[in-house]
Amino acid sequence: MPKPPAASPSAPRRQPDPLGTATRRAALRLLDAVLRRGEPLESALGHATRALPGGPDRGLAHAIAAETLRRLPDLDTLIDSATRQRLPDDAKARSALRIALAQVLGLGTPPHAAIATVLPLVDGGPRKLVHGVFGTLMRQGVTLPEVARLPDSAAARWEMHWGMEMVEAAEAAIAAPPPVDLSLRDAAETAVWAERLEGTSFAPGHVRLGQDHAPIPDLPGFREGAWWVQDIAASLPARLIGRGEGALLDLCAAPGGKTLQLAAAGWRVTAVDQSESRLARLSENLDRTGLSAEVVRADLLDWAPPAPADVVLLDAPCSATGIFRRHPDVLYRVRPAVIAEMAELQGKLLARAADWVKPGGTLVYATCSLEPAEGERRLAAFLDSRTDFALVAPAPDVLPVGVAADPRGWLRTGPAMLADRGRMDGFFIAQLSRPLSPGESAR
Ligand SMILES: C[S@@+](CC[C@H](N)C(=O)[O-])C[C@H]1O[C@@H](n2cnc3c(N)ncnc32)[C@H](O)[C@@H]1O
Repeated sequence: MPKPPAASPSAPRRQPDPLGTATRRAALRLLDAVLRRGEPLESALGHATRALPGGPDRGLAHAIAAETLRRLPDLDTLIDSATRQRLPDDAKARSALRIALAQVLGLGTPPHAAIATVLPLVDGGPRKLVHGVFGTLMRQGVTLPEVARLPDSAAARWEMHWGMEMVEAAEAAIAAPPPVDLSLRDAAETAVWAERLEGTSFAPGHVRLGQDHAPIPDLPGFREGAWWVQDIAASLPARLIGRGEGALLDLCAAPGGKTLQLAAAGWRVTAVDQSESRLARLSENLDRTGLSAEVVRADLLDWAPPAPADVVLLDAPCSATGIFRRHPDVLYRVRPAVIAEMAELQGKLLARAADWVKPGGTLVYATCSLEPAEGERRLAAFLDSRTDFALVAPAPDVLPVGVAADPRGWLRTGPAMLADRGRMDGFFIAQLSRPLSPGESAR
């Protein structure tokens, strides 16, 4: 049997990768999943970070990938300013530089730590180039612009739908980490919690935390379930519904922010969703807050309730472009085909949900999308097909200060709202009544 060649004493021994390299490798995998395969960042997490030992490393890989996506066009401008020949968009050297720069310029990682943990990702490849470009930019003392750039496709689409003002608001919104909003179990205690949590309130039952708050589980009130995290825009569908004691179907309910609000407002809630993992979070949220709801796991395309309800809320699955500040991957992976596919699903779900509203009852349709196809146009198509429903404009006193309904009767929120107080997510919300026809009774 031939002997294996003896190791040459002069051959360089491979140094072990610096601590933290595996986390950067996972961040690179996450970027690749979003940019090349069009996967949602959250769904890619499990697979991309499975080799990491624990929560903090996974959290860091997620934070690096999210920060890179948040500022991608600006990071690319910096990289292009320091390379003689433009690196292809999918070059590994570009990805490694994006990750290194996002850490230094966005997350405050020391430059030596950022580059040392990123260079092994291009071992056997353009290591020198990555090192050189990074060094040049660090010597120049580059920073990220105060107003971020959006990727061209999202900017062009939103300019076409909403105008340049909205694009500028979105650019300002994504430049800063979004604030954290809380919804309170007991709206009567708003002032107490705003003071204890050192936050500000824009509406009863709402507190916006300041920038430098402690980790969420360490804040007063978390353990005893006095509040849950929910952007103020996401709290609006339940605010429109208000208090009540009847039967309410919360469709597409998980992880349950709206279920909690509605249960706290007195409704007998049945929360339906098809996702087991998201329903597990909903049940945990109910346990933590001591609120109750019937939880049903089902595909709404083939499930039906045993009886119609007084109120039906459909918080439909959507492109999620309205929550681009928290999920910047949507800016890259949501294309017209995705929007069209979601709009078709929303049409089917809405048609079914409408049939489950009692005569005299209420239907609320919501999406966290900034695409008219999933909001205004979906509503118009519904009203064309269902003349037994009528749009009900929100009463101004249920809306937070600074949030106004569209004069046509629906609610359209976005990054331009609350501009001087941290802004808000993009939602479309329509409240519809199903009036009683002559001879029909509400029971
Ligand atoms: C916008 S999220 C809901 C957020 C939730 N209402 C809240 O406030 O926390 C949309 C939900 O729709 C669910 N979903 C999507 N398609 C569904 C279907 N065919 N049947 C049931 N649930 C579905 C998803 O699992 C997801 O949890």
